[in-house]
Amino acid sequence: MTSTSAHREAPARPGAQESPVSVGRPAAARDREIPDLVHPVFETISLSVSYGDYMAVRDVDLKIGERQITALIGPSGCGKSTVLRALNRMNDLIPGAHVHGRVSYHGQDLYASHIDPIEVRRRIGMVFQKPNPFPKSIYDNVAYGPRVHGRTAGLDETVERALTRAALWDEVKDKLRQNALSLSGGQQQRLCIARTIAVYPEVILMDEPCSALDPIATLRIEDLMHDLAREFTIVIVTHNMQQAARVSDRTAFFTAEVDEQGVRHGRLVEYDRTTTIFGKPTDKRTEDYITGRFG
Ligand SMILES: Nc1ncnc2c1ncn2[C@@H]1O[C@H](COP(=O)(O)OP(=O)(O)OP(=O)(O)O)[C@@H](O)[C@H]1O
Repeated sequence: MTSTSAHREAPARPGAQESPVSVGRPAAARDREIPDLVHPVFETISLSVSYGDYMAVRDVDLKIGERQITALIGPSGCGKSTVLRALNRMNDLIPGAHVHGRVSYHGQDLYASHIDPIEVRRRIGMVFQKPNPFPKSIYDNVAYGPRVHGRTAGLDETVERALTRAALWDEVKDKLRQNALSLSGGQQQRLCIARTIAVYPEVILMDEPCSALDPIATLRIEDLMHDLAREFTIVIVTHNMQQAARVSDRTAFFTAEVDEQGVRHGRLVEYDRTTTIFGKPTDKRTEDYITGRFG
């Protein structure tokens, strides 16, 4: 745990269950009401993803709730990013990648032949590990998506709204024509979030969005995630268990299992409310992982 994350730990509440690991979360997140998954945004049924002959992840059944933050955690190579990319058809862009089973989005098969993957990626945006602004102005970065989609009416308002939602407007409003690469790493990542928001997505997928950032910039992104979850469904891949515990409502723990041929395949081990996964997991493998005995 970083010193900053320790700094943010909420004081223990009387009667609160002791977690096997110290996983402080802001009180607001702890107290958040987490509705049941009656009408999930995503439902994967027996989702498996292969790269050529290699089955990277197998038989994942997962429901993701609307306007909830869902964290995917687990040791390196267990298929977290692969599953994340299956949720907006990003794996389509990887030669040899193949998705098996079903991924439904609001009950609709995301991989049906009539579904346009470009529209899928507009509605289900993605933020990557390394901030990747275009070498263009701050304004043009945010305006890029709306322009591509032909939504140029009210562009200034769209850019301002997206930068405001990404908690960056006050820092950049006087230098919108400046090159985005002049921003700090944390600002660049918030700009990438603004770029994603600018095309009015419903879901934001985040693949280790803070791993290239310092602790202060990380906390800003985590706070931002809490704000964004009022409006968007968020799925985050993170290596940082304290981060998963701080930001997410539900957590899916994956691991890699070795088959008879000695090949490793990712599997979903346990999925539940984050407080349960970190406080009272049912599977020994989850407990071993979150207590640091494995992985
Ligand atoms: N483009 C690809 N081509 C071939 N194999 C891949 C590709 N991407 C991932 N893999 C393999 O699929 C498996 C799962 O990878 P993935 O990146 O999804 O795991 P992860 O849990 O996100 O790992 P990490 O935490 O290290 O990022 C790994 O064995 C990886 O080597």
